[in-house]
Amino acid sequence: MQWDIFCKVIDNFGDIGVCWRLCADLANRGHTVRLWVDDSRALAWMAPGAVEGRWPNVKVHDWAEACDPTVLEKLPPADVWIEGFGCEIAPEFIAARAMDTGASGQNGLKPPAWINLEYLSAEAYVERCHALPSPVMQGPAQGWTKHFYYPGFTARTGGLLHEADYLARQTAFDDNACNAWLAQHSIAWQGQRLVSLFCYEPPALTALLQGLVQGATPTLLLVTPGRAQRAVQTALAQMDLPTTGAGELALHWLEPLTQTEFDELLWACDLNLVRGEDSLVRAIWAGKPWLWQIYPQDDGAHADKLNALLDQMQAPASLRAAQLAWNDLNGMAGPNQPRLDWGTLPLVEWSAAAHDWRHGLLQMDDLTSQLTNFVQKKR
Ligand SMILES: Cc1cn([C@H]2C[C@H](O)[C@@H](COP(=O)(O)OP(=O)(O)O[C@H]3O[C@@H](C)[C@H](O)[C@@H](O)[C@H]3O)O2)c(=O)[nH]c1=O
Repeated sequence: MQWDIFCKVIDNFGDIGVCWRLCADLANRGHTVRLWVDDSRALAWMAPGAVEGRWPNVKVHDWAEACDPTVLEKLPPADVWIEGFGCEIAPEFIAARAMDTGASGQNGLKPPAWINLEYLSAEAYVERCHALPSPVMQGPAQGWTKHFYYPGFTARTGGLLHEADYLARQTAFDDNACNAWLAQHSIAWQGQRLVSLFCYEPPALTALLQGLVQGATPTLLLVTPGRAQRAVQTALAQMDLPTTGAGELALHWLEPLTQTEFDELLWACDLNLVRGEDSLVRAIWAGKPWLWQIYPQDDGAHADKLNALLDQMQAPASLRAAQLAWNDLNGMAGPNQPRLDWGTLPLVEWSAAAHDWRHGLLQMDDLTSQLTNFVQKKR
């Protein structure tokens, strides 16, 4: 099928990260994809060559081109439109297709299957709202129907992105491949515990670093560029510690990784500290213990979202306590929560929990397969 995927980059890398991952996965499965995006800068490191057209079956377009009739008239019509995260397709784009399709498709061309791809959540509303129709009430596409598509963690949701070749790649990443990967990224590993850090500015960061410095397990912390590196530098400055080789803690400042390399980072580490939604899913698939910094929302809605995830996962009490502390939600921990010691993290228990949940989630069909079946039924 031919797909048009629309993405507006609001903040951070999650919007483009998920949209690109879907594009690449569809393209690998033999579909043809156009990605319309208003800010493609992150693709330069996430998916080198994407913007230049070096990925088979995917073409990246500037959002403005979707409003340009001279561009649109040359393009074959798509079978599917995906609006990423509530971004609205340009009216010019809709009008051009409505003109080609004609009222009720009398020109022999059907309207596209039109999908609003939503944010990931484990909250109960996701099962209620997944796949609901939303009739288009006005404009040139009046009478067409959009459908909400919610990724999720249960069989009554749209599932999680999980590439067809993921498990094979992960299995091939054995100790030798891991050592080679660390060397290739100039990471001076001396057998320490490896922890990755991709975060915003978690208030508990200082406590974590202090715990790692004082804890009994030597740790090499691999810090992703941008906000995570700045947050660590700020925390270290406040702790008055040297930026490298502090006690049992060593630091490595990572360069931006491609999405493929980001998976490899997560496979290489013994604990992954991730943020946002796409890296959460990648940490889940990596099957290593993880802590998630949820994107904080002004109205506090992220607390319910985090708790729903922990409930869904059946997180053990120690993991729940750490997750609440990492997200500055200690107030929700209740009186009987175990005391958290960042120096002695119970990674064996967290590893078992991560493994069990991953195993269960792998029984579900992946998002791309489910979405493809869904749109085929809607056309
Ligand atoms: C650090 C790093 C990340 N990545 C990728 C992994 C992901 O695809 C992407 C990061 O996206 P996320 O994990 O979702 O985290 P994020 O914090 O960047 O994005 C967030 O932005 C908010 C505005 C949204 O509301 C959140 O839901 C979330 O999507 O970057 C790399 O490819 N290489 C890297 O080196």
